[in-house]
Amino acid sequence: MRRTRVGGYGRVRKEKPAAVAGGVTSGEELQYVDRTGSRERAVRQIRLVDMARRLPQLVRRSVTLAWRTDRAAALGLLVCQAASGALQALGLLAVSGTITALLTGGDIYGRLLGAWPSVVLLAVAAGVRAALGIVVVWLSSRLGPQMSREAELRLLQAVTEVELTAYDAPGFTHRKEAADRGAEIAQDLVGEGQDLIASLASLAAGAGVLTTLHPALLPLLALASLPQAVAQVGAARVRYLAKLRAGGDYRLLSILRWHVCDRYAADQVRAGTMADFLIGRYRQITERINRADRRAADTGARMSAAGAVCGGLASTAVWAAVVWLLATGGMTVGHAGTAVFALQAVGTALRGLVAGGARIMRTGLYMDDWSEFLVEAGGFRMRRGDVVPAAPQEIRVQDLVFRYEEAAQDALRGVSFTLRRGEVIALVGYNGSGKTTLAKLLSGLYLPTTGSVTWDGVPTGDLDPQAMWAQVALVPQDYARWPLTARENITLGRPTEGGDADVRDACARSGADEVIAELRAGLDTVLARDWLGGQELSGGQWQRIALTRAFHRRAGLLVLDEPTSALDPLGEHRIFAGLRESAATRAVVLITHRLTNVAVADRILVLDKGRVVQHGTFPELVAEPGLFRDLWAYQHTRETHRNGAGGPIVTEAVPLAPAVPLAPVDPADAPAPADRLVVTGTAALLVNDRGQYLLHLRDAHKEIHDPGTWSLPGGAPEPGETAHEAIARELCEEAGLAVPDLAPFVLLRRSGPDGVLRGHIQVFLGHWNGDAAALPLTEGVMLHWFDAGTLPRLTMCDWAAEAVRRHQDELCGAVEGARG
Ligand SMILES: Nc1ncnc2c1ncn2[C@@H]1O[C@H](COP(=O)(O)OP(=O)(O)OP(=O)(O)O)[C@@H](O)[C@H]1O
Repeated sequence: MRRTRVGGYGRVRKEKPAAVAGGVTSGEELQYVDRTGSRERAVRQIRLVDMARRLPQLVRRSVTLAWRTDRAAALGLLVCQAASGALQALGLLAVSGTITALLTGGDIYGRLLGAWPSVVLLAVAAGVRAALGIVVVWLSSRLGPQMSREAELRLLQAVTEVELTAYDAPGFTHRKEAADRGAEIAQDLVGEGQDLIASLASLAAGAGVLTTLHPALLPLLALASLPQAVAQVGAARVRYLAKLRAGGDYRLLSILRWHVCDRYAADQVRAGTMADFLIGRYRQITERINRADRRAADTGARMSAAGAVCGGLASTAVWAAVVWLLATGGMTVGHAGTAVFALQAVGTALRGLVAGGARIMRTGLYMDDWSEFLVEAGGFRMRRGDVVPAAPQEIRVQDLVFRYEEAAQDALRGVSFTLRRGEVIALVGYNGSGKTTLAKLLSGLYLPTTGSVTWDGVPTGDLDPQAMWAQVALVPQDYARWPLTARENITLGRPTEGGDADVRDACARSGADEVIAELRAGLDTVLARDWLGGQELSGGQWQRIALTRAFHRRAGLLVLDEPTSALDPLGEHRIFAGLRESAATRAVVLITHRLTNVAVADRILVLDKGRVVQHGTFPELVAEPGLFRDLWAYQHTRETHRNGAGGPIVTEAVPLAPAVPLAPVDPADAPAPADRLVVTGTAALLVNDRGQYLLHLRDAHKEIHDPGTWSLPGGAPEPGETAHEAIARELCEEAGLAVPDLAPFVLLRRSGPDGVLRGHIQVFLGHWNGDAAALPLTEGVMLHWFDAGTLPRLTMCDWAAEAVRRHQDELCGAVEGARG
């Protein structure tokens, strides 16, 4: 039978197809795998002898935790218990005195007279014990829950101190959950400890009285209680083991419950008609648990019954001994009467001791899980250095190898490169090629298996982790949606000196300012569901908040893992347009599958199966045969691929005739006849005195629209308008740009790799010296002037690059001849 691991928590076990709801069959069954060995340990530990040995330790632990949580309550409880025990002993002695006085010689008046001090003592002891009982309940109900909360807090602290790799390790989650259970039931220790102390006090009192009556009675009684003790411990052990075994199934149930009930999957459960199927799975697991519970209950009951029968027989023997002593004159009638009470008290105390012992033992096993977790943090406590880094000038990766826990192969192999402050580096590659893993190693979230990642020469493992992460601004693929206010969601509990001004500045850079503006209480709004008293955001709005966090943080390393996956084209444009500005004071790592966006990077590393297979600038990689060009071609020739012809679109520039009529043709009609002018887009290229460019696009058919970069579709032409007139009007109306010298410039003929004509883009050229950055952002306007020198970095369409290149060539006079 072959076994395959699934996720971090379960396995798929290959089994005979099992019937599930709706007549569907499945050949695999989810099974939780416990690799911690806690079951075996438990089996070894819950025995009577171990229990007796461990009881003092457990009581001590209970007292210590109580002491740490609430000293006054703990002290009060101890005093009350001690007083209660003493009073119980006193009460028993008073009973003994009363019975002896009543049964021994004299007239009834004399006997009553002799008995009254004991009766008064008995009444006072009982009354004070009852009062103490009330105080004990009050203090216990105050202390117990506090102890659990304290245990939980210590557990939370420990969890934040584990290495991130712990979450990939089988067994860690199990240990954490066992510890969680330990923290939860820590409060039981109070009640159980109380019961144990009370039983011990009763036992001591009764034993004292019994020993004075006859020395043989106490050992006899202890012997008689032994079978029940063994049975009780056995039953507790069976129940604990059953719970432990079912622990994995309970976890599976909670995972399934979450999938069935949580809002995130509610639409898919319905649209996918999955309800019956999922509930069928749930039923399968509950049946497994029920079977195990029934087995445990049956075994426990059998053990208890056997214990009760043996205990009954042994008690009969004890009573027979009392009768025999009475009959043979070994004991007076008065003593025999006292013995009846004492025997009952001691018997109850012994049974209480064993039952309480078994309970505290079981709780102790859970608490062991908790305290072991605290000591070892599930085996993954961070043990790093204490060097406090500044914002890194240079991050160097040398022969880096990284393998996930228990993975069959390395996620990264032989990776070496250097990232410097002020640089943007992009990681590109297929899914699973190692990009995210590499980013986590650069940020010190993971440590190398072999090789090194150093920040200014210091290995990440030698850096103080908290100080290092204070220098990391991370936007992961799945960012957290904290149920906190918008402000806290951005500052993450670390406001800067600039306060809200810094928050608003970061919002403006990410586009979250628009999100905040629509919130009912601005930055003070809680971002959570309605029922949590908050206001919910859309996926893209949340992503803007996640980006704002990174921009707000004064960190030396900015890691953006698919940062704009949920953003609209305008939002995406803003992020990438501002990225270089962010990089001025930081090192930036960008991961994205949208290759148009990686042109903004200084260098691109192309990963494949954990190795860097190519690196270079965007133009270098587009020009060189290899994985990057393949990926680029896939992304940019989807249309052509659909038509069965792969390869990039080829753009050629020819001078544009002055009065080309605007004759847009639906690209769906393409390929067009070679003799027909298929105009799929119009653009205005503006140049200023510093030789910088600004683009305005019209693109009714989205043929030249480049989502995610900086072009947007333009409007429809007015009837009878020429292309020239239409774009001049739009420049004026939409962007407020009056460009009197706007003139036809080039016609870009675009054809597929098969040579088939796909359309033309007409580009008009004009001069304008205003401040484009101050313009209102309108659809179709590129706000930033860009230098021809930075062209390769811009995430522009190939046609736009071609138009600028053409203008550059013209300036140099390189195309003089061709124009002639
Ligand atoms: N927590 C994990 N435990 C074990 N293996 C993992 C874990 N996370 C990732 N891997 C494996 O490591 C390899 C690299 O994964 P990584 O997430 O770095 O890829 P990626 O390039 O970022 O992928 P994507 O483009 O899909 O985000 C993959 O083979 C993946 O299966």
